[in-house]
Amino acid sequence: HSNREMWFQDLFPPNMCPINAKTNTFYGIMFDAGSTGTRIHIYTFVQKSPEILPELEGEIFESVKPGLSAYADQPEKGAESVKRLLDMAIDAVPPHLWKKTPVVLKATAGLRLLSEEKAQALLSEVKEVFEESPFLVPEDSVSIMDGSYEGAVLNVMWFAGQLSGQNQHTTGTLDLGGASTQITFLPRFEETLKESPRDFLTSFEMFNSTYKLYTHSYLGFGLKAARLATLGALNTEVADGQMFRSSCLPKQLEAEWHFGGVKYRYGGNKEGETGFKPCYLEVLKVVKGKLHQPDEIRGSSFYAFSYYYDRAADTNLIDYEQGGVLEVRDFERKAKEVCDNMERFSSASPFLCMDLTYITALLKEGFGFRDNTLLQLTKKVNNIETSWTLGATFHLLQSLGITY
Ligand SMILES: O=c1ccn([C@@H]2O[C@H](COP(=O)(O)OP(=O)(O)O)[C@@H](O)[C@H]2O)c(=O)[nH]1
Ligand SMILES: [Ca+2]
Repeated sequence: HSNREMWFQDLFPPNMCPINAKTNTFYGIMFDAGSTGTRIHIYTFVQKSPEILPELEGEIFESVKPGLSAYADQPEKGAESVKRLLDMAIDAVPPHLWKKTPVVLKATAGLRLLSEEKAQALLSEVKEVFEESPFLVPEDSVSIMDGSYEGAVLNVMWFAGQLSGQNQHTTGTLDLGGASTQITFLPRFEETLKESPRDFLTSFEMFNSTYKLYTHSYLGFGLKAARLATLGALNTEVADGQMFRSSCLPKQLEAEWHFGGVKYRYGGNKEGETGFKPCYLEVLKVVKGKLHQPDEIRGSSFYAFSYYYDRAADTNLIDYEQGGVLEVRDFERKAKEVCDNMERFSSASPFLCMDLTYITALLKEGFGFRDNTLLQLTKKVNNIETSWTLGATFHLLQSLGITY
């Protein structure tokens, strides 16, 4: 049996299991419409009796690239990519449960960056696909997720893992997506609650408890949005054939890149400087003074997900399967190594130097972490793939009364 179900069991010890209780099996379908891809999670839960919480029994996962926002001008094609994924659920969920299985899509930063009109066109095409499916389509089944919800769910997932005996010292989570980045933690000091902007604090109900969280999503500070910002191409009208250059890219490079339905031409500083120092100065302009720095996190340690994990694994700072623990300065060391030997690393993404330098600047100058702040890079907490989608699905099933 998978260890996955242990997650809920650890939290809520099974008690008083009625002898004749009927086991209730149910499904939830959650789409994560991220800025770089769309993913379907088909979760199976089993609930043995009304007194105990449902256990996660299994998950089917599939993903497609690019994300919905790449179809800004062809919403039907965007919806088609969702339909292809939804067809998997037809095979995965037993027909007699179709009508009881909710399907929901939550879009993150990519759609937040589009115009209201284009985003709505995409969402309504997707909604049509859902309505033509045999599944339960709740109200608000297709929406743009509130950034603070995204951070909160992810943190509560971690918190659930911590309660059952893991790493007691890690207080929060950092997520670095393509278009936005989130920081979330449980404040320990009254100071933090007093000094934080109001909309950075939220109470979050889950598992019948209320958690007070510090959480914020910075739109435009995801790794890919930061590339554009560094190049000076974010939120600007791109003229035909316009070239964006950076000291963070290999000198001779000239290439094209598509993001959010727009084509960008970019390249290295042919004549000018390249390397870590000039690159750091460029990247610094993107982050310096732009983020709120709560004092208490300077010495804390954080779980870090998504592109923090990917770039650390790409450069062998951590094992790709196992993850690992790093200090902030490890990212800086690696950034220097890559940026000051750009030709040697040219086989990997041409953005490797820029990405590592951005991560370094975001952590140090953005959030104000110390050189020795610990980051726990991980994909799984208590053997559960950490994604906001599981917490959100669980929440959904409870609110629909599908659990007992
Ligand atoms: O199921 C998933 C979905 C996303 N990611 C991470 O999130 C990054 C991309 O972020 P996303 O497209 O979700 O951008 P966002 O909309 O969150 O800014 C990927 O490269 C992964 O590192 C992941 O690890 N697992
Ligand atoms: Ca994401």
